[in-house]
Amino acid sequence: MGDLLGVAVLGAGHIGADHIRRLDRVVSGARVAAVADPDLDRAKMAAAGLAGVTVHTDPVAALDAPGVAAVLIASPGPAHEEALLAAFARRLPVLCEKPMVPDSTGALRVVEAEARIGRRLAQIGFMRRYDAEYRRLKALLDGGGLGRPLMLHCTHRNVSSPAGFTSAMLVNSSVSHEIDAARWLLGQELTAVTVLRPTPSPGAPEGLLDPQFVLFETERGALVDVEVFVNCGFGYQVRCEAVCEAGSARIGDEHTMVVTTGGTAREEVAQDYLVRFADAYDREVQAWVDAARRGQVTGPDVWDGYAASAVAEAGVRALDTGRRVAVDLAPRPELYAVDSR
Ligand SMILES: NC(=O)C1=CN([C@@H]2O[C@H](COP(=O)(O)OP(=O)(O)OC[C@H]3O[C@@H](n4cnc5c(N)ncnc54)[C@H](O)[C@@H]3O)[C@@H](O)[C@H]2O)C=CC1
Ligand SMILES: O=C1[C@@H](O)[C@H](O)[C@@H](O)[C@H](O)[C@H]1O
Repeated sequence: MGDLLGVAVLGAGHIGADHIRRLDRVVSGARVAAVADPDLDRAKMAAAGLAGVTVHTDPVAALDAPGVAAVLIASPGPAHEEALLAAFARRLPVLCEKPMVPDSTGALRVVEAEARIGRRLAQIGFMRRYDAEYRRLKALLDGGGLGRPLMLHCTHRNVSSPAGFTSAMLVNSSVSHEIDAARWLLGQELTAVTVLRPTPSPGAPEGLLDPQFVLFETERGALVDVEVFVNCGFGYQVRCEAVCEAGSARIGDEHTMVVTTGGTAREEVAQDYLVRFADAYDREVQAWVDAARRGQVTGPDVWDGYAASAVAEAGVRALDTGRRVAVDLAPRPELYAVDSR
């Protein structure tokens, strides 16, 4: 056990429990050393059967538990800033789920805190960068064979949204993935957002503006559109088509099994992200563990987390006002001059 990276997992809900299973059974080089959740029963349930793990209701206490050398934050977004700053104070490497910090002012405080330390401690959980299809698309665009990307057309559909999901969360939780993916794929910042609101689907909870159509502009004149529909009822579908000067490339269609029987062929559609992006989460967490054991941090950085929050915040204002809203980014600290994109 001594050589394994001891991880404190903060938040034992939907994705936290899945990451605990992943650290225990899929990823090599790590073990779960502590689990924290204000809901003690949930923490205990997620830690059941694991050896040498302590359970806590106080997330900060978990950081000081025996054997903890790294932190995986899987609590709700508003709790991330406190957890990140506590991990930074202890110089612990962190993998923090998206959104890094939902409000851009808090996100900037995290950037400033890490920049003051002068080295990277946090990787942000934008797992699409670890998905095989997204990586192929990125390699194709970087190769330049299709020319300059002009547009990205994106689809992001969930079967249903969890209780308490708000209209703003379609932008700052769900579309935060497309915001990061677009910045990464295009190598450009997003500069303005417009959000259109079609008549809500009868399948959406009362009052939820679902679906939405989000349009981003980029610093070098590309456009990115996203249909986000979190109560579509029929499947988890994430697609992205890049339209370039000399061709187009689309991902997200074939991540499925085709069953042929009785004269018809039927395609199975993933029902949630834990299935669709299972491999990406595995690669993301393995990369984090491997880097932490080498004393490094790689992958999406806190600047990416901040930029996503600033763009999403502009998006929420665009949703509320019906207007185009420009994105206002703070100056990028020297530590993030080497672009993680
Ligand atoms: N990368 C991805 O695809 C996904 C990312 N997420 C992100 O992961 C985070 C958690 O989401 P879910 O697991 O879906 O939520 P959830 O609501 O299922 O679980 C959150 C858990 O955190 C606990 N909690 C609340 N405050 C806490 C605190 N201060 N410290 C520790 N635990 C606390 C809650 O009691 C609950 O058990 C969110 O930021 C969400 O956006 C969630 C799903 C997928
Ligand atoms: O991060 C995620 C959730 O929090 C979000 O609510 C879903 O819309 C995304 O598909 C999923 O990847």
